Amino acid sequence: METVERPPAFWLFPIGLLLAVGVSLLPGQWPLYTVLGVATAFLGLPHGSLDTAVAKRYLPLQSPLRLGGFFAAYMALSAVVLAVWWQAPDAALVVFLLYSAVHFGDDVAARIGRIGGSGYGLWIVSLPVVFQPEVVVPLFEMLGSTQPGFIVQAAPWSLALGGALLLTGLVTHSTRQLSDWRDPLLLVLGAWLLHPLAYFIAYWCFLHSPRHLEVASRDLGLESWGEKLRAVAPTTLATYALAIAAIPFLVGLPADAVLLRVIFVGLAALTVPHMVVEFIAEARGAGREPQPA
Ligand SMILES: CC1=C(/C=C/C(C)=C/C=C/C(C)=C/C=O)C(C)(C)CCC1
Ligand SMILES: [Fe+2]
Repeated sequence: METVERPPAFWLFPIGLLLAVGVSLLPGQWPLYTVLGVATAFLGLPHGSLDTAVAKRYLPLQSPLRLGGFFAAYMALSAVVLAVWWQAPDAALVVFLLYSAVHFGDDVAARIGRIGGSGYGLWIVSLPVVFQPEVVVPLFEMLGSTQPGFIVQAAPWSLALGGALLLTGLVTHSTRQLSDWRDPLLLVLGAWLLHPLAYFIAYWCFLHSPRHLEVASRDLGLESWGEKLRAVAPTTLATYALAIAAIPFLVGLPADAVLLRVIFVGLAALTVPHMVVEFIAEARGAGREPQPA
């Protein structure tokens, strides 16, 4: 029998879901919020921190001046997202959910195509809204949304559309792997059983981030854990500093809303330049080969 070597995320994701079941069962909201903060900082965020190394590989950033220019452009794009969120939080949240879906679709697009990938992404962001609207609405409100009902109404449609596109991608691509249909099914189970934030931790920290770290590290030729750590540490630490610097701007809000805003509005701001870097890397040949999953 042929033995297929599975990448770490294949096993990490079901483990993450089991851990998330445990976290969901803890009493009160703070244990869950604390795990969200810690998991985001140590497991989720670092995959974006490879952007510096990816950009250095695909862009001419040898001189310190050019590298400084890269960081300035990265931060400027993030600042635009923050400004839009400040002025129009409802629109910003809807757009964030949509580009997150596109970004999550990159996890699978090399195997099941762009269309299938977008369906996969829509599936991921719609599931918790459809299964647990009464939990998700207060979370959206803490992020500044004043009309979360609109997203709740749209979610069954985006879930159906996502499911149809995902299925099309799966049936039309023989490069699909076990995990490409197993994970969407596990996500249904997760969205049904878990608190939406625990669901997010399981997906983001145990599937999306390890997968991206693995694919990008391979592309960058980072083999040992030491090399990977050295590549992500400076940017990760700088991002912690930015997250802490954001807190004084949020005084007056309840502590849970501060934490959620720092995490999700921060992610919204960082994901835009992160997607631009990925787009440039892809256009220059990174990650075209279907990867095992
Ligand atoms: C806010 C929120 C959600 C959406 C989170 C999103 C969309 C996160 C995107 C993260 C990204 C793009 C990370 C990049 O690597 C859920 C889970 C639907 C429900 C709970 C509240
Ligand atoms: Fe990402």
